[in-house]
Amino acid sequence: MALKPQSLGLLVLAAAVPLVAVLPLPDFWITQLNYIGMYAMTALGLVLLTGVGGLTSFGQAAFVGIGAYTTAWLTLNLGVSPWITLFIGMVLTAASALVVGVITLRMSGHYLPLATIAWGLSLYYLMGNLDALGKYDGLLGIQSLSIGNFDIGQGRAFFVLTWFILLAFAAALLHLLDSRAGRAIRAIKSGPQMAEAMGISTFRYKVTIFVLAALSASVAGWLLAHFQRTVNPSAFGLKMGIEYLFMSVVGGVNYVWGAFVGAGLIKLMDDQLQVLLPRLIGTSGSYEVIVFGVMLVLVLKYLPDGLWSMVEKKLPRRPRAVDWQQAAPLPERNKPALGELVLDVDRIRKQFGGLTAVNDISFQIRAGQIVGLIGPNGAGKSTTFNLITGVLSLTSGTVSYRGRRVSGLPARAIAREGVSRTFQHVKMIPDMTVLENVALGAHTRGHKGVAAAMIRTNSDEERRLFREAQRQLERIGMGEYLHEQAGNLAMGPQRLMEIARALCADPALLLLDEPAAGLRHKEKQALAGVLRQLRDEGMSILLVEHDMDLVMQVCDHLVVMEFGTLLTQGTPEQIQQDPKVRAAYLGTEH
Ligand SMILES: Nc1ncnc2c1ncn2[C@@H]1O[C@H](COP(=O)(O)OP(=O)(O)OP(=O)(O)O)[C@@H](O)[C@H]1O
Repeated sequence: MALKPQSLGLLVLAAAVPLVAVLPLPDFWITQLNYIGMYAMTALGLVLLTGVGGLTSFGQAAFVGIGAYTTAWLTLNLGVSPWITLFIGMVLTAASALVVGVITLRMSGHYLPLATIAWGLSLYYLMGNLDALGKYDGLLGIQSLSIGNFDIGQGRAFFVLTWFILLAFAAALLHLLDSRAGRAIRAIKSGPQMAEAMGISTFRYKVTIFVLAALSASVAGWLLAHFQRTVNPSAFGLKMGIEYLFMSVVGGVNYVWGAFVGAGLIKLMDDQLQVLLPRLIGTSGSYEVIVFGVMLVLVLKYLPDGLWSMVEKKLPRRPRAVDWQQAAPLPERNKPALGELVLDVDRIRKQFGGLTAVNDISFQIRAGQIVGLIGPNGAGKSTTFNLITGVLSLTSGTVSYRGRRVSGLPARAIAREGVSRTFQHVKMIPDMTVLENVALGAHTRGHKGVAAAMIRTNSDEERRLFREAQRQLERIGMGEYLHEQAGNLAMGPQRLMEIARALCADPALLLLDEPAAGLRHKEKQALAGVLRQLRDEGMSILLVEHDMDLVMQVCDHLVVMEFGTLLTQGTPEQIQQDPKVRAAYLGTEH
C-alpha cells in the first residue's frame, strides 16, 4: 500500500534523526535542534487545539511549566526517578487542564483566549511566589536524564530522545486526525450545530483536545527541565505562551508540519536576530520582538494559513486507498413497521420575546410517509424544524419520537435516537473529502475514541465506517464523488452529500431543510427519485421546501403554516384546492 506523503515525511525524519546524531555537526546546532524539538512538541498541541479545533489558547506555556516544575520538585526533594515524574507531571497536567477546560471551554468568541491568558498569568505568579518552588529564582541543580549509567540528558542522546518522542506524537496526531474521533474534532471548528446533529458531544471533544494539547506541553516541560537542569517562571509566562502560538501560526496552525516549521524558524531567527540586530542598530535590546511582531502581521495578511500552506498546495493529493470492500456492515437499528407512528408533534409553541414564531402546531409522521412543511417566508418552518431536532427549546408543547418524549433532550441525544437532518445552508468540512464528510454521519455507529485512533487500533472500525459512507453515497447516486474535496462541489452535489451523511446515521426519521434550494431541474428530478426510493424503503421524511413542484410530486401529506400558526393540513390534492392556501400562499407565489 502506498504511504501518504505525511507518513512518508515522518518516516524520512525518523531515519534522519540517528543520522544527524552521528554527523559531525557542531554542538551548537544539536542544542538548537533540541530546543526546536521541545518547542515543536508544544506547538503540535496547538495545531490540534487551535488549528484543527478552532480554540485559541495563550496559556500553553503554563502547562509546560506544570510538567517542568513537577519533575524538578519531585526529583530534587523526594529523589523520585524522572521516568516516574514524567507520568506524575502528565497526571497533574491532565487534571488541571480538565478543571480549566471544563470551566472555560463553554465560553465562545474572545472569552476563551482571554480565559487562557488569565490562567497563564495566574500560574506564572503562583510559580513565582511559592517558596517551595524557589520563587522567581526557580529550582536549580535538576539531574540530567539517564538510563542506568548512560547520560542521555544532553547533546546527541537527548536529541534522539526528544525527536523520537516528537515524531511519535506527530504520528499519533496524524492518525487521530484521520479517524472517527478526528473527524468529530474537525467538525467543532465550524460551530456546534452540525456536529451535535451528528450525535457528537462537541464539549467532550473540546475538553479532550484541550487536555491532549496540555499533555504535549507537559512532556516538553519535563524534557526542558532535565535539559536545562534548572527551571524558573520566565520560561512559562504569558510571553512564552504567545510565542508558542506565534510559532504555530507562522508555521501553519492547520498542519502538523506547520509546528515543525514554526518552531524551527522562530528558534533560529530568535538566536540570529539577538546577535545581528544589536550590531546593526548599535545598541542592545529585545529588538527581535519588534521583528517578530512585524513578521506576524505580514504572515497573517499575506499567508494566513502559515508557511506550510505553500508546501501543502504543492503536495500530491492521492485518493484514499479503498480497502473497505470486505469490511463487515455496521449494525442497524430496528426500524418502525410501515404505518407506525414515528413523530408526534403536539401543540408546540416557540416565543422569541413578544413574537410567537410557532403557535401551537400539531402534526404526525408515520413510517414510510413523506410529510411536507410549507408556508411563505417567515411562517415558522425552520423554527418548527429546530424545535423537533432539539436545536431550540420549546416554550410549550411536546415532541414524541417513536412513542418517547424527546422534547427537552439536547440535539445530539435526539440524533442518537435516530432523527437525522440536513441544513438550509449546507454545513460541511470543506477540506475533507466527500467520503470523509459522509462518514461523519455514522459517528454514533462507531465507538473507537481518541486513544484508539492515536495508537491505531481503530482500522477495522474505520473500514466499516467508510464502507457505510460509500454505500450511502452510491444509494443516492453520488458514487463517483467519493474522493472529491467537499468544498469543491457545486451546490446540488453538496446538498445530496448532506442527505448521504444524514442517511449514514441509519435514521428512522429524516428531516430535510430545503434540499432543493440551488438545484437545477435535472438535479431536482434526481432528488425526487431518491426521496421516493427512501420512502419505499420505509423511511419517514419531513420536508421543508419552497419548490412546490417537488413538494406536490413527492409528499403524501402537507402541513401548511402561516405567521407561525397551522393554516391547514391534508393531501397535496386537498391543499392545492384549498382556497385559504391559495390566498395565503400558492396564490401569491404562483
Ligand atoms: N432566533 C430568533 N430570534 C428571534 N426571532 C426569530 C428567531 N428565529 C426566527 N425568528 C422569527 O420567527 C419567525 C419565523 O422564522 P422561520 O425562520 O422559522 O421562518 P421560515 O418559515 O423558516 O422562513 P424561511 O422560509 O424564510 O426560511 C420570523 O418572523 C423570524 O424573524
